[in-house]
Amino acid sequence: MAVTDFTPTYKQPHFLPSQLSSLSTRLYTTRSRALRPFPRRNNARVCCSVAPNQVQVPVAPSVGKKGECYGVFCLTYDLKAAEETKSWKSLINIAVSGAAGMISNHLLFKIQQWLSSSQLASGEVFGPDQPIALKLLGSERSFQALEGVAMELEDSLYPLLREVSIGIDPYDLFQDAEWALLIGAKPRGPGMERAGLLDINGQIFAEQGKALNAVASRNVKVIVVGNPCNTNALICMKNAPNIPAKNFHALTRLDENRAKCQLALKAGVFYDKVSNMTIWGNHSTTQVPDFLNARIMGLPVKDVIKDSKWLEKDFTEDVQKRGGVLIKKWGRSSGASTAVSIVDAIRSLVTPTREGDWFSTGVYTNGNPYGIAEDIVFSMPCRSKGDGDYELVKDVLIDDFLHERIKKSEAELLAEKRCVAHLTGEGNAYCDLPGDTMLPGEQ
Ligand SMILES: NC(=O)c1ccc[n+]([C@@H]2O[C@H](COP(=O)([O-])OP(=O)(O)OC[C@H]3O[C@@H](n4cnc5c(N)ncnc54)[C@H](O)[C@@H]3O)[C@@H](O)[C@H]2O)c1
Repeated sequence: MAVTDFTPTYKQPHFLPSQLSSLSTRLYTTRSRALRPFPRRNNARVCCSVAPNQVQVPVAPSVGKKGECYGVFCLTYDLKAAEETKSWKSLINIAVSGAAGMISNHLLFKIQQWLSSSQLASGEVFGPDQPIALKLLGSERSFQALEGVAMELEDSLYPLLREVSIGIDPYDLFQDAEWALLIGAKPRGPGMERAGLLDINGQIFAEQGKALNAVASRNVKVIVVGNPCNTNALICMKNAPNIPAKNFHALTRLDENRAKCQLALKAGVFYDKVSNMTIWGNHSTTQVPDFLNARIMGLPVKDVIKDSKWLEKDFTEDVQKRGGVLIKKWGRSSGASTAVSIVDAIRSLVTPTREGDWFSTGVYTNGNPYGIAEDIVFSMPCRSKGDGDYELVKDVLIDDFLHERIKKSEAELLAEKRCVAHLTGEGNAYCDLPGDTMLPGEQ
């Protein structure tokens, strides 16, 4: 049958597929009151809703700003008969904020490539029958650029990407999200105090926390990237009381990757020989790259790099300030490596951590075994069974040097927390930030 025998059917906005476990002729309810068949796998064709031989040319719907499906992703797919009995996994809804920004511009394409390549390689991670929906949240100013992003996704023909919605309302875009990658934030403008940045971005994350609380999956995993990401993650979490606090992460994986690279360089080995790398604390220049517990070729770092002065000073500062140096060279901040580190962070949660190893992520401190103040989001060493959850690593060493550094980062985060009390429901804010530390990446 010729392709032109079929007319594409555009889905309504807010289409809410919940399961794709059996591709029979199931119907799904949408919030926009229509019943529609779920978009289905079809090698080349879209669903037949008009009489055969009636030729209609698909016309992309005009796109509003309320989280609507975009272009080719609005098509309703049909199955070839042979595929009707095939079993599929549930569609995964991935919400991405700041989707028209630089990091997202790398990330959105990396996620698809990662899914495709991992299925080719081993069928691991989400697997070969795992359809993906992307819900792209932008700001009013970036909406047109968001359409451009959606167009590029269309043109990339990713086989597992089944839905793309774009919009500017988190209550629409976070609907049923199982992953929320919160990247969008305002940059720190010239002359802006760190307290000002905390407030302006904190408001964004308070609103997005409320939206997640109202409409996302109850088990959504949230990775906060937008800076200051630890405190933004805390604000987001406090505004989403119905979602487990454990599900909120602040991205410190880029810092971990940077630290591994510096140790590898110094030791003269490839970076895959570096393991057990912890970044403790805040994603700021008070962060603590831990060379006490890290390993190179399975050995303690200090057995391989016998230069304590380098470890304590150069290594630590190089990692802390890597982002700023990169801006000076590149003229912009680290979009690509941040995107890679976001994929690394997701992968660490959905694949079992290698025996004896761990990864760093900023998580809620309640119940931590290291004596770190409770009720903040602090980067710590974690392991995962690959189920999206994690546990804190207990058997780590903490010496005086490490303890002192950890306390400095802790003090900074406690001060940031006081500074955003009005956004976490803890009364009046009081800002006494200990010095104006830079975020990695700021000049
Ligand atoms: N945690 C980390 O390791 C790490 C690393 C690098 C950058 N960052 C941070 O990530 C953030 C984004 O960086 P980028 O380079 O992509 O910036 P960018 O300026 O290129 O993109 C940010 C995008 O977010 C959008 N945005 C602003 N407010 C929004 C809102 N309320 N809702 C949705 N979207 C909104 C903007 O319109 C813009 O398109 C920054 O805060 C940056 O400091 C974090």
